[in-house]
Amino acid sequence: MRVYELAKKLGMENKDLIPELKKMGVPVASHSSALDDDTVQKALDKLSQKAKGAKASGKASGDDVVGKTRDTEVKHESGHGAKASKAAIVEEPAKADKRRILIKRKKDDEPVEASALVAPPPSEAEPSAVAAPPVAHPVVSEPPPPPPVVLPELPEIGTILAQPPPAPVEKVVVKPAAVLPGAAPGAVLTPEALAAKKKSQALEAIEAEGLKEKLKKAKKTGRPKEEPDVKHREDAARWQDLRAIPTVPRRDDRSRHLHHSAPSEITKPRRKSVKVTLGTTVKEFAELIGQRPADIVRKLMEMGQMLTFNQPMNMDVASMIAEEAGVKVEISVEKAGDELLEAVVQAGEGDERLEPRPPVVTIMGHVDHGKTSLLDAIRQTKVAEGEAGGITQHIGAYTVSVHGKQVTFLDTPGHEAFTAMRSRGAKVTDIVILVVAADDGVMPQTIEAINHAKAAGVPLIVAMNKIDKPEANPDRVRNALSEYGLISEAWGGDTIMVEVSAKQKTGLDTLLEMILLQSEVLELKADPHRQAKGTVVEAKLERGRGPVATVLVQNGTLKVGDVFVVGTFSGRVRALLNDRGVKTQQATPSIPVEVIGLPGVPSAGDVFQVVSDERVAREIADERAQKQRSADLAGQTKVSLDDLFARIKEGSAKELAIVIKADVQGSSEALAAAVEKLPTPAVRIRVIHNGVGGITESDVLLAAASRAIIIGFNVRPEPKAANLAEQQGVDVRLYTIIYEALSDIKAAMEGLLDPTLKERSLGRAEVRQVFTIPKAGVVAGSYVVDGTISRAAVGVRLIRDNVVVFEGRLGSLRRFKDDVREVQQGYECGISIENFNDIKAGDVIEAYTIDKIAGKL
Ligand SMILES: Nc1nc2c(ncn2[C@@H]2O[C@H](COP(=O)(O)OP(=O)(O)OP(=O)(O)O)[C@@H](O)[C@H]2O)c(=O)[nH]1
Repeated sequence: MRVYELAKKLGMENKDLIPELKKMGVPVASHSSALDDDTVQKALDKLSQKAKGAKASGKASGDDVVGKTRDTEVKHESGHGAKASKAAIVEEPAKADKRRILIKRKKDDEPVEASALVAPPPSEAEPSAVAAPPVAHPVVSEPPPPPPVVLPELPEIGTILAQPPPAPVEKVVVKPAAVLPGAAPGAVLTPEALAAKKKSQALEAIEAEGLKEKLKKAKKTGRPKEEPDVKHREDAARWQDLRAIPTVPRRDDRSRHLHHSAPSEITKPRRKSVKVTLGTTVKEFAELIGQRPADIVRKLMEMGQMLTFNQPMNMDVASMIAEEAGVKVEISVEKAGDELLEAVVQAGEGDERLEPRPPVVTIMGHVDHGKTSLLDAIRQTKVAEGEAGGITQHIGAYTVSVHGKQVTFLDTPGHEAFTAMRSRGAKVTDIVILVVAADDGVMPQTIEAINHAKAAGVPLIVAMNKIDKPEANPDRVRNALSEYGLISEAWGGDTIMVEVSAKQKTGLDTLLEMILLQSEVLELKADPHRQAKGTVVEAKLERGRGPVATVLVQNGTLKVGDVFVVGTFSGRVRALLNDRGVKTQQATPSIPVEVIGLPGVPSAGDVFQVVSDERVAREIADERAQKQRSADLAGQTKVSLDDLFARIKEGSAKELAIVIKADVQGSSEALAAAVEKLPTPAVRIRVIHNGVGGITESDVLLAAASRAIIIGFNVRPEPKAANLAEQQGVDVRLYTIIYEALSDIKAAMEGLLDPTLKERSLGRAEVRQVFTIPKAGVVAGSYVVDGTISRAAVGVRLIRDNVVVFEGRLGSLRRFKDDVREVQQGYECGISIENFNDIKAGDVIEAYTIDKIAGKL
């Protein structure tokens, strides 16, 4: 047993007990010195006698139910003259409350001891506590305390002060639900009682605050300095326990207080142990351990740390300060990685001072419609204009100046790059320029681009390119675009359409002016005064320079020397180069810069965030790396028909986004229309894209970015797309009957989707040559490109240009002249399909099986 435990048992203060023990010849150094059983027994015999002798009165009612331990405690109460007088001003009901608090705390602290004690029947409840009118005293206005049951130790103020560990004051409030049967009628919280309770709480805080200050002063003068550890613990305990002591004796005083004093700054109660998360700010930390933020700042200063209220605490320092205050700190990893980043960033943010920023533009359009030519034309005319040496450096984005205003172009044309970025959560583009060749018109990728831009909610400006060509027909383009909801301003719509020629460099100024006009409408703003946040638009490993990343600053100002986190890396900016390869000291919002000083190559779309603390940056990056390793990242965005119902129920799914791909236009449109018409009260169905042909990587990216599922009708995913879907957790559903697709969606919404049967592809073979063999029919000389082609396959399908041409059973499978059971990837074989001869070189034969999956309970 330790000295402080014995002191507790005896109801004495450590400082009183230690000399007593020394007198008995027991060598004790501090309150935490260990005592053997003999000594404990001796001390108990001697000192409890002494305590008994010294104390005869002042015991609280309800003693009859209290055991020996409490006896000693109670008797000890009045053993301290000064403290006894203090106790005298405490009204009886208040005592009851305090006792209740202490009981509960005891329970929390020492569950074993507490549980060993027997609760008396409710009728034995302490009369004073029961009889107390609910509004007579603030504390009594709370639900009535349980009878004075578990009272192993009931120290009076003096004893309380010596309690080493602080008590969780708020925790001890007994909720109405906990009221024991037979408790006082005042237990029911009437509105008045409730008001009184509130008052009492505020008052308690005020009183505790006042007392705390007094105690602090007293402590400064009266305390010997040689026991810092004990002192801190006792102080903490004192502060805390005083909060629990109702010291307002008279109603009048109380109301005066309430009218004139504001509640204390301390909003949260002290607890024995607190959970501190990485990134917890000074203010939050102060609240957690129940101290004033200013006091924490002062302590930090003493420790050589200059922090403001909103800056994150260093965890080691936090532990030290908390320990001083007698609070144990548990460093929680709850806020880690991105949550921590968010907390740190938020903590560092002051008032927003928004200023206009340049627009960021991405160019999209069908193949060969002139995206690259347009980007080059703008760069050449605008960037090269004022530059003697022309463009010296090519980075993933560039900025041009138009009438003194800047426009930033991302140098990765095409909607795939755009959506790939978006699927990583990066929203970089403000305006999309849709390039449509005026001679060619609206093409499949034009439509894809429109849908990708729409899904991202980014406004479009149409650049009708190749206007110089004699066969150019802009009206035809306008007409075609109007079918997709893009109606030209000239025709009364709201889509800006500009005729340009990238080749002859005409119309470029108008296009740029329109971009500026659109950006004005969008009121693009950012705050250049804060720590920078941007997105990586391109990253590579360069010989001699190491990893370099083109970062588009989106908010704040990025400066040389800044500490950052990007993807799974953290570091410090060693140098910044602008889009012309010139060294620069800083980059403001919407300005792309090349960053040097990265420890590795991040991915395009990664967020680049500046943080103030290098250690926090490292922690965040490490956490992310770990997360990535455990592949959590992929699972996060997953949306599937299987768990749709569960999501609807938990309220996280309000909308089901669908990408439809079909073998023919008619089917894709029919399916889209039918799906959108499904009666679905719980969620809204939105077809974000429907098109013709196999499922491509672009489709999967779009689905991943929009948390959509993909429905393929008579089509298959390209192998790369299938892998990507697997990686990204995109649910790809393949059907050959429209009705089945519809009924699956319906069933999924009602939670009735049968998840027991699932198709699994076994392998794919590419048809290299086709032979017609008498009797055997058509045999496809094939090469297995992935997986295995096996006789065990339930079925095979013939795919031509990612469209399912035929579905049936495997006829024969041979290597050379022998029938074989299976052929693995990388081998050639001869395959025939039952009842099907229309096989052509270039076709793909896919073998699949159906897995039975155990139904979820
Ligand atoms: N006559 C004429 N030809 C143009 C114009 N713009 C581009 N072209 C031509 O169109 C072809 C395709 O241009 P690109 O800029 O490569 O088109 P893209 O959209 O970037 O093509 P991908 O990168 O393959 O998607 C090139 O041969 C260009 O010379 C134009 O305004 N007028």
